[in-house]
Amino acid sequence: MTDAIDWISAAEALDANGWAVLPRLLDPESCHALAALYDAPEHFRSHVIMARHGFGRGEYRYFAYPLPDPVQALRTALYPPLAEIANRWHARMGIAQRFPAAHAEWLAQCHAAGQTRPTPLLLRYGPGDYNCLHQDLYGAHVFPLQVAVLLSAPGGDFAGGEFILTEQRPRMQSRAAVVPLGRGDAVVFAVNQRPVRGSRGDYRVTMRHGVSAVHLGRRHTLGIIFHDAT
Ligand SMILES: O=C(O)CCC(=O)C(=O)O
Ligand SMILES: [Fe+2]
Repeated sequence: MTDAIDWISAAEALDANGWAVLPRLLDPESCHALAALYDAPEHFRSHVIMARHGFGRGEYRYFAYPLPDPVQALRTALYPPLAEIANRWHARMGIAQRFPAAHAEWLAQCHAAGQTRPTPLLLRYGPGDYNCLHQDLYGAHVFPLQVAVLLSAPGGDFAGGEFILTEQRPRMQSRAAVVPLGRGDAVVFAVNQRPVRGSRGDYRVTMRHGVSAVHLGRRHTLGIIFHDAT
């Protein structure tokens, strides 16, 4: 699942753009099995109807602990290489905090600070549904990178519904990127701020992510956030 990831390219793309695609992280069968969990409420701790909160249109469910095997395995295996990148980013942004090498250790820090509720989630969008630009901050403890895996096939299962990132630069207008994803592809991206190299050293830009309107069909995503929630 994660053994074949080209972390050198991913780190380069993350440093250059604040996001990277991990192609074919999950095979179609795993995508199908994960999306099907959406209808098994015993796996989840809460259910959010996005329109009720002004978050967009569509719905999502936060997994309960213990996480289903593939979600737990991905969260644990993706964390260590991302923690190395996160630590470099913090150094470049002049932030003192560093992340431990193992996810369990980072979660223990979240839990000790009262952030104990699991944040991995499944999202479901139908025609007309979309996800407003947002940041997944759930408390003071924030791991600066997160992952979203597209579980549905663009063109086959759905049309529209593109993953969007915006970058707010100091004293400049924001720029947007559309991330090209196929079924099973993951995008790694900055939760909040990332460093950008300028002529006078690094500065920080602020990222937000969202999803444009789905036109047809049904789109499922798995979101993996590495900090827990208050
Ligand atoms: O559905 C998507 O592609 C975006 C999901 C999302 O906001 C997240 O994983 O944090
Ligand atoms: Fe999100």
